[in-house]
Amino acid sequence: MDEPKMISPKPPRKNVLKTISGVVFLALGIILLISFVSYIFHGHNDQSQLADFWSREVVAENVLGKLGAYLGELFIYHGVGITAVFLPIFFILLGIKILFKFKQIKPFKLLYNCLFFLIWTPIFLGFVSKIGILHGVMGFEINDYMNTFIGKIGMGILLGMSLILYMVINWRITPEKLASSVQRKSKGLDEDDENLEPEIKTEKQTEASISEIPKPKKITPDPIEELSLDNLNPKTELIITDFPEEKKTISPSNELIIENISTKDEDDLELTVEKIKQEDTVEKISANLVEKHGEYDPTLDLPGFKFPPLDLLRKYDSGENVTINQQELERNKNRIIETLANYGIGISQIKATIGPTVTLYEIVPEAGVRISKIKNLEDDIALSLSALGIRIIAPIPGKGTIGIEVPNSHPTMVSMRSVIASQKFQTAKMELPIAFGKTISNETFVADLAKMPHLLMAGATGQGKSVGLNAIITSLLYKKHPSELKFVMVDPKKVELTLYSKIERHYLAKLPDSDDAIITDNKKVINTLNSLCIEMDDRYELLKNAYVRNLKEYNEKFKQRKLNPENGHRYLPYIVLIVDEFADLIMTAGKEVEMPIARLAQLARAVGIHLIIATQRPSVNVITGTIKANFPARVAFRVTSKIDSRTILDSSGADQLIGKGDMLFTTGNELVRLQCAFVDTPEVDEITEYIGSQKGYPDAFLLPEYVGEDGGSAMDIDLNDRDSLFDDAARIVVMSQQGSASLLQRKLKLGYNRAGRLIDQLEAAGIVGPFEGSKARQVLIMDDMSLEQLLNNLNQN
Ligand SMILES: Nc1ncnc2c1ncn2[C@@H]1O[C@H](COP(=O)(O)OP(=O)(O)OP(=O)(O)O)[C@@H](O)[C@H]1O
Repeated sequence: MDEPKMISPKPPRKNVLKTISGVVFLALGIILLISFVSYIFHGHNDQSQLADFWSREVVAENVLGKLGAYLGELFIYHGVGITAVFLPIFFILLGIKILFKFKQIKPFKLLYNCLFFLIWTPIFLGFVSKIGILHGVMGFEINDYMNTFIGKIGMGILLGMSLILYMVINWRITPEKLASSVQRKSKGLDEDDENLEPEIKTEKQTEASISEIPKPKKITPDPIEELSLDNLNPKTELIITDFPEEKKTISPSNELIIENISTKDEDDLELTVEKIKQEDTVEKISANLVEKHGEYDPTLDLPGFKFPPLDLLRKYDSGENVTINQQELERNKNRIIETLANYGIGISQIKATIGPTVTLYEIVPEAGVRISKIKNLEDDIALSLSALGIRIIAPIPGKGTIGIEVPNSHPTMVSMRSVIASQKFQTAKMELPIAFGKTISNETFVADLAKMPHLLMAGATGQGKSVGLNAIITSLLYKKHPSELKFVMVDPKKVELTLYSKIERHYLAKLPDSDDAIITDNKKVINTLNSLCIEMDDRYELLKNAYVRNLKEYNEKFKQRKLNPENGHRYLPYIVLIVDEFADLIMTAGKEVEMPIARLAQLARAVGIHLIIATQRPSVNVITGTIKANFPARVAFRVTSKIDSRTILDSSGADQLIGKGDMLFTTGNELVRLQCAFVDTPEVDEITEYIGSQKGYPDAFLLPEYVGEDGGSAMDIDLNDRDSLFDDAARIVVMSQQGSASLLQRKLKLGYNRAGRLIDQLEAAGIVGPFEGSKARQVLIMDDMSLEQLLNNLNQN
């Protein structure tokens, strides 16, 4: 079919006629409207002039002169009163409709409504008033006539009833209509559709081709707009010929021609369904799972677990609040001013901030004083104040003042209870919040271990290291559920961390073959560190497969059930490695320890493994360059020499601390002086007892097995005591030519340990090669035949 023929442009003459009629209606409407409105105001005066209508001397006040006055008189006074304005309104709307193809204007509906009100309104106005201009002669006469027959009340009833009837007819308020009104409304139907229906049927019945359609005009844009397939008889077969898109659009000059519509819905429906199925991706499945089971909650492993209550921590009556000793303040202030004055340094301002252990005197020197001069006077000021542990901060970063920290003669104890109870700690939105203690301005200091990401702690013996470690562990125990956090504790001193063995089944991680979770044997430390490296590599593999960059995102995804546990995915708890007395380790194990520590420090941050390393001797052969470079966060308790202070902090200051938990903390930028919170051994004992007495996991969190170079070799394995899955594992390994434990884990749905044991047995049987670090082992059997032969031999033995 020739497409251009489908769209039949209207003859131009017809268009011109249409335009003319539109203009005429519009003009007529405007003339009548102006005449009527003007008549309402001037009609009274103009009435007398109309007698001499043709006389040129006679002038009417109506805006449209005598014609306007006449029209007003005719339609309003002798006609229907002010209701006559409906007439020009009708003409104007009709004109607009014809000229501008206004879809909203429906001429028949408009005419019908206008006619009703042109009759009803004057009668009603005649009924309620006696003002001639309101109801006109018609309104008055009809009222008068009817009154004689049915009386005033009857007239009222008649008017009311006719209005109700109008509404009923207009809005189709019939019982059936009422019942289906909601449905009909939603389909957007109205009465015009009914006019349309027979026309469509006509088209259908003729089944004429486009070119043969005699009256394409019949289907105008208006009804088509309202055409809904629901409205069509289901049996009606209509086919819309496939017009090019732009020709299908309805424009004033083009008509849409419907040839036939075929409702081949079934095919379309199938296609749609398939599309939905395609979208049934991980997102959808996980959403369904979350809807069904809720988000994965790791804490449900131990649903009844209760965090230790605050009461387990001691209250120290002596010094919860910082006491201000006015005399001491005055004395120190005067001595500072005097000492500086002796060296010709004037002070323009001095301010004191009282902390738990030290008071910070902030001074603003007079103009022209060199800062280095004050810095050099450190010892002199200390001498004149006869106090140890004076530290001069010149200048205080970001403040433009010089700080002199002077120890208080009666320091205040910062209890663990006070920092744990603080609002700052309780509301901390951190992954691994640590309440270290209080700052110089007596504020609780909370830092996030996850952000540090590893911490190096140093301090001479007896200065508060162990208390500091306990404070860190306590903070984490008060905030993290056992399912979210695991500690690997290394304690060469054998006594410091033993208290925590009570929480082994809750918070501790250990090697599968070890009895104690707290590692005291240096040999085992090496294995544990290497095992942590394997755990780190495994975690990176999991993160890679889950397309996430860090542990937080991974766990988030796992909670939303977007990661399938059958593919080896699991909720990953944070792992905090704590090494008390690192110097001892380095002395005995040296490089063997340094390498995995450095590797973990460099890489483990993203996979949620964090290191806290404490040492008494912060000498350069203990804290080597590699270690230092990877531990940006440092805590220094009092050390004995400036050199040690420089080793740990890269600046002096730690040598001027006063001990007993007085510490400096840095994350690479500025130093913060803190008083470490004090938590005593009995308190730790109570906390671990409280946790330990609750239901825990069956065992400690098991780290991946690590077989050291000289550890259990493949030769130690007894091949007569093979795993029941040995044959299957061998076939998988040979088939995929890949000797990795994680492959067996996935394929055979095993835990890491069993998969690791299987790999060792495969190595002993000569199926895979030896361990090659993080690389998969080499597979020594190339084909199934050789493998089956080997398995047969093994089974016969
Ligand atoms: N934050 C603190 N507040 C008050 N006193 C403290 C604080 N920290 C430590 N002390 C005091 O210092 C003593 C020694 O502390 P701690 O055992 O922590 O030292 P250390 O550095 O671990 O010593 P070592 O290395 O010999 O084990 C504690 O018994 C306690 O009396």
